[in-house]
Formats: sequence, structure tokens, C-alpha cells
Amino acid sequence: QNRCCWNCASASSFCGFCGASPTPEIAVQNRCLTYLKLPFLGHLPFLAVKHLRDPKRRQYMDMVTMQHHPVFSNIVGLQRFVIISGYEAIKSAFFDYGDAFSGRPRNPFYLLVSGGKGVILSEGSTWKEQRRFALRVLRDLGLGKSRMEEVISAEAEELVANFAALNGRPVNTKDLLSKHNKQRTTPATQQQNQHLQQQQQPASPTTTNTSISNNNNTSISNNNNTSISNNNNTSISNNNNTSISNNNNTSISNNNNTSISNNNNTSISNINNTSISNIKNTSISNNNNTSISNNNNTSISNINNTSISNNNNNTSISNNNNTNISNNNTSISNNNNTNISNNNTSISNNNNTSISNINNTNISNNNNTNISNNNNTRISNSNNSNISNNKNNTKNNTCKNNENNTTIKNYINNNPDFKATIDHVTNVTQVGSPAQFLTIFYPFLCQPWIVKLLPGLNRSVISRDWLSEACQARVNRIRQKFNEEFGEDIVDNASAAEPVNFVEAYLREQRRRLAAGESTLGSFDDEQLVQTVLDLYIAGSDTTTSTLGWLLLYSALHPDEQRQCQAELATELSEAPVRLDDRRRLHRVLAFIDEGMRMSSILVHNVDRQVALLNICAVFLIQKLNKHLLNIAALRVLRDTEFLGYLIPASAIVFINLYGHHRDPRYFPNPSEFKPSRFLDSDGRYQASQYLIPFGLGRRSCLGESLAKAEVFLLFASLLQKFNIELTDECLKLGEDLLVGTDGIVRAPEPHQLRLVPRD
Ligand code: HEM
Repeated sequence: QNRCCWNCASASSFCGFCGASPTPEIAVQNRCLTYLKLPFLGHLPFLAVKHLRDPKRRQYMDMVTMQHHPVFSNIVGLQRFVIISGYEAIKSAFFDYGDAFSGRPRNPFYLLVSGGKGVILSEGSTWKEQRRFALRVLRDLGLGKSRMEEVISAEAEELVANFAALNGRPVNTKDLLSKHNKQRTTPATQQQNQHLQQQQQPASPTTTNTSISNNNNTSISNNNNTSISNNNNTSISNNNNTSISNNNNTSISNNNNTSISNNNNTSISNINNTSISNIKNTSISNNNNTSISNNNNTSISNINNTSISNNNNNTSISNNNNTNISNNNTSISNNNNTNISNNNTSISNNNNTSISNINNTNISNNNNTNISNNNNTRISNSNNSNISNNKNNTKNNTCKNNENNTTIKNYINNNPDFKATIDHVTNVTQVGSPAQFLTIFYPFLCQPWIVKLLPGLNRSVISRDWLSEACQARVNRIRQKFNEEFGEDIVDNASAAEPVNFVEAYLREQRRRLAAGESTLGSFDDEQLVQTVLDLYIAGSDTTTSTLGWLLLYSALHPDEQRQCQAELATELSEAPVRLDDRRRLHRVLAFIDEGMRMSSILVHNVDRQVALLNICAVFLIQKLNKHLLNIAALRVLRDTEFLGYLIPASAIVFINLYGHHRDPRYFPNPSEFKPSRFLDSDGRYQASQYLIPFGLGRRSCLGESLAKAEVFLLFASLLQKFNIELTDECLKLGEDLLVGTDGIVRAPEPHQLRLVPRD
């Protein structure tokens, strides 16, 4: 009589499937779905059978979780999972039970990849202290304020220029968006990032009117649109908007006013009216248009209206080793006896940038580089070189402090090989081997000696160590400079100038604690610092990129809504660039963004994990499950908690069903309809909804919410202002599949191409 199903008869505390406690008054509230729990396997086999009957996995799980159980539970292997669905239950979990539900999974696997430190996977007093500190520092550094707005606006301009250069040709928007995201994140690493993307793409041409010859030993691929590889003594003619990389002794001429000749390991993208000659170890003087000489492993993209003129004798611009320069609407003039050499340096020169080095000037940008720049220039160089130049400086300013104006995301850049960085981040976040699966469901397998035997798991651990070491090296360099610059003087923030970056703020906090006579640093140790930096990097990258990807896709799918936003932009701003303040008057754009975030729910929910469990027979789907299990929305119950009549035992992993909630017709009528007007009042003014919670709620809600909102608004509105976003035939063929979304920690759109056609 104490059971809600026959499976509960022998249960000591918790019904295997429905989550009921055998205590009668609690059990009676539950409806058990009569699944048997098997020893060691839990509910896996039954979930699989159920799934076979319902191929529409996501809809089925939404139905189960939304309609039957605000609290839905099962055991997989030895691990109990609980899914909380429905706004009232979610709100109650976040607020009424905020403390009990504020843990993160303590499974040995999570500990292996995070060390239990940082912000995302830490808990208890360490997490509270670190979260409070990170929030304060990010706010002081300018997140959501004008300082950050300048950085994001500059990125928006660059993003617009890069899309404009495609002139409406189909493009996989994710490539450009993530390139920019990575630039915002790690400006020094654009070149490596491009190479990474190139490797991920098939090396086949994707546009028409392109002629391609591939000869022996060719290793060139250009993503999206045209890909051309040329090698030894090859001659190629290419039309407008062609991206070309060339190896040894290759001569290329591009029509439509583009002329390029490249020798030796040079990669160049030139668009419209650009003339470039690249000859090994050569110094070239060129007039008009663009002239660049590049040696060894140099990648340069000059897009639209770029003019680099090196006049007069003895002028040489050499970009050596791993140099990546993007110049948009940039004019660089180097006159008389000027020598600029950039080693291991990344320079992004955005719109309206002017760099003049005049007369007997020698600028060397090596590690720890000094650079002087003039008017309206934004140059960010990482790899120990970080230079920003203030507005309206007419003189050359040399930056002493190379960390100046570095955003938090730059710190990961201590390793020149960005591809390796990305790979390692992927290994940590996008887990996917059966070994990882096993250790999450059977934690006792997570022993050091077993880990070494399981390649999939070992890879995650090695990558996490690699990233930690890279961050640690970076922190050490900042610490050294900090000590050199300030000696022992600074003990608190009030006695010196504001810290210029997160690491410096952290170092100051360490000193303040020691000076205050505190015996230990508490949670402010170096390992904690390194993990926090990694957390911010990881949490802030693909989230924003994917959100923008969805917004562009929804714009293309709903041209009427798109036009209304564009009309609003035209009426309110005319041609003026979008500013954060404009949020007060761009009601339609805000409503569009909210609706896009509701529909996409990029940090999905637990249901998807459950869904993947149903595919137990297919190893590759188990791999997807593993990805979901690292979803940062996973919480741990800190103590046995009675929640809405269900007893949730300590150590259960709890997922909040954000995706299901955002499709709940009680709060969003006709939820599958894309309808931005649901966020507008009767006067057409933007009206935020308390039910839209893509950033979570309560204590563990998103720490980067204001930054993410600023980025998404500025970038999306700027793109809408300049382009008509259109579907391609490929999208039409994909049909509904286009909106399924990828598996993984972040739900991104399925790969697709769009056209961004410049507006008159
Ligand atoms: C559109 C973009 C973004 C979305 C939709 C998003 C969403 C979320 C959500 C739903 C959570 C809460 C998970 C939970 O309840 O446990 C979260 C946590 C977090 N987010 Fe974001 N996020 C975004 C961008 C960012 C950015 C740009 C940053 C970095 C500055 C960031 C840093 C974090 C951190 C550190 C946490 C963990 C907070 C904690 O555990 O205390 N996020 N995010």
C-alpha cells in the first residue's frame, strides 16, 4: 500500500521512475509510468523501448515532462537525474529552493574537468565568493557600460564589412559569426582560427563560376563559397569575390580589378580593387591601391576600400611568422625609411583606422610589443602585445602596459597555436566518448588508473590540464608585470588606479587579503583564478555566436518581420550606427531578439539528455548524451529535499527544462509560431516577459547576461540595418530540419547557408 507502482515495493527511498517516495502521502501524488528499474542499468532499457514507439523524441519528452510531471526522474546506471518543468516548478526551484538546488554535479568526471573550481562547476562558499567577485570585476571593467559598447560596436562594424565583402553570396553565417566571436574572444588568433575552420570544411568548391585546379601537393582550402588550391607553377584566373590561398611559385591573377601574385607559403584574401604582390623576402614599394609583402606563414585579409601605400625608397613592411592582419577601410601609410615588422602578432584595424609611421620610424611588434597609432584606432594584439590607442591622439603613443584595455576574454591567448586551444576546449566541453558516458553513470569507474586506459576520458583530462597550464603561464606573465610596475605598493583597489583586467583585479584581491592579515587566500588561489578565466571564456563563446546564428536564420525565415525591424531602424536611426541606448526606441528589434531567444533556447534543458538516453542502442547517440550531461544548467541537490511533494535525494543531478518551458502554451500561446509581437504591448512598445528566461533565474543564473544582451543587440541590429537576410535554395531543401538544432552544450542551428544582401 506504500507504493505508487510495483516497482516501488522494494524501493527503500525513491521510486525508480516517477520520483515518488514510498511514504504514502507523498507517493499518492505521483503517477508512475510503470517502468521497472533494473539493478545496475536503472531505467535504460525501458526508456529505449518507449522511445522506439515514439520517433518524435523531443515532442514526446516535452509532453511527458510538461503535462505529467513537473518533477520527472529516472536512474541511469547508478546516477539519478531529475528534470524540473513548468514555470511554477522552475521558479520555485530557483527561488524557494535556490539554496538547496545551488550545487553542481560532484561526479568524478565533472571534478576531473573542472577541479571543482572556477564559477560554473564550483559550489558552496567558494562559488558564492568567486561569483560575487567576478560579477563586481566584470561590471567595473565595463560590461554593459560604454567601455564595452565601444569594443562591441567596433566588432559590429567589422562583422558588417566582412558580410558586405561577400556581396550577397551564400555563406555559412556561423563561420563569420564565430570568427568574430573568436576575434572578440581572442583577437590574436584569427589566422589559426581560419585554418581550423578550413580543416573542418570539405575542400570542395561551393559556388558557381569558379574555376579550380588542384595540383600536386596542394594544401589550401577556403571555407564557404569558393575554395581554390594551387600549387607548383600553376596559373589561375579567378573572378570577383574569390578567396585564394597559394603555395610555392604560384601565380594568380584575379579579374574584376584584383591582381594577386603570391609566392612561398602565403595565404591572402583580397577582395575588389586590390593589388598585391608577394615575393619572398622582398621589400616592395607600391603606389595606389594595396601593396603588401608577406613572408612566411602570413595571412592577410584586406577587405573593401583598403589602401596600403608604401611610398618612397627603403620602405618595407614585413609580417613574419604567424601574423594575421585584417584591415577594413584602413589606410596605412609608411613613408621614408620605415620598417615595420610584426612577429607573432595579430593586428585588427577596423574602420577609420589610420596608422602613420613617418620618417626613420622603426616599429617592431614582437612579443611584448610597442605600437603607436593615431586617430580613432583600435588595435588589439595579443600574445603579450596588447595595444590600444585612445581617441584623438595625434602623436604616437607607446603603450607601456601591454595588458592595457584587454578584455577578460583575451587572457587565454598565451598560446600562439589557437587551433590547439580550440581543440582542447572542445575536448573538455564537447565530451562524447563512451568512456565518458560510463564514468558519469558509473562514477566508481573514474579512477586515475582507469582514466588512463580510456582514451576518450584521458583526452578530456589532458586537454583540461593543457588549458590550465596555458592560462597559468599567462597569469604568471601578468603577475610579473604587475609586480614590476607596482612593486609591493598596491594593497587595495582604492590606493591605485583601477585594475585594467580581470587577472590584475584578482592579484590585487590576493594582496589585499594578505595585507589585511588574513592567514590564507581563502578561495582566491591561483588555481581558482585560472579556472575562472577558462570558465568565462568557454561560457561566453558559442552561446553568443549560436544566438546570433538563430536570429539570422529566423530573419530569413520571416521576411515580413525582418522588414518591420528594418523599417524601425530606418525611421529611428536613419544611417546612424546602432548604439546601446537605442534599445529604448527599437521596440521591434528587441521583440524579435526575445522571440528568437525563446524559440532557440540555446541552453536547452534536461529533456534532450533524456531523449538521448532513449537511444541506448546507438553508441553515437550516447555520445550526444554525454555532451548534454555537461550542460551548465545541471544542478546538484545539496541535501535531501522535499520539492513539490517529491523527495529528491542529495546528489541527484537536476536539470531545469528551459526549452520545454519556452514552448509552454500557458505562457506563450501558439508556442511553435514565430511571433515577435508577443513581446509588444498594444501601443507597439517592447514589453519584456517575466516568462522568458534564457539566462536562467536566481542564484546560478548567467553571469554574462548583460554582456551577452549587449553583444546580441548591437551585432544583430547592425546586420539588419545593412543587409537583407535571405534563404538559399539549400535552406529550402532542408525544410523543417533547419530548425531542429544541433546537439551539444549549446543548441546551435543546423549547418546552413544564408545570403546577406547589402541594402541600398
Ligand atoms: C546569449 C548568450 C548566453 C546565454 C543564452 C547564456 C545562458 C546561461 C544560462 C541559462 C546559465 C545558467 C545555467 C544554470 O542555471 O545553471 C548561464 C550560466 C553562466 N553563464 Fe551564460 N549565457 C550566455 C552568455 C554568457 C556570456 C557572454 C558569459 C561570459 C561573460 C557567460 C557566463 C556564464 C557563467 C560564468 C555561468 C555560470 C554561472 C554560475 O554557475 O554561477 N554566459 N548562462
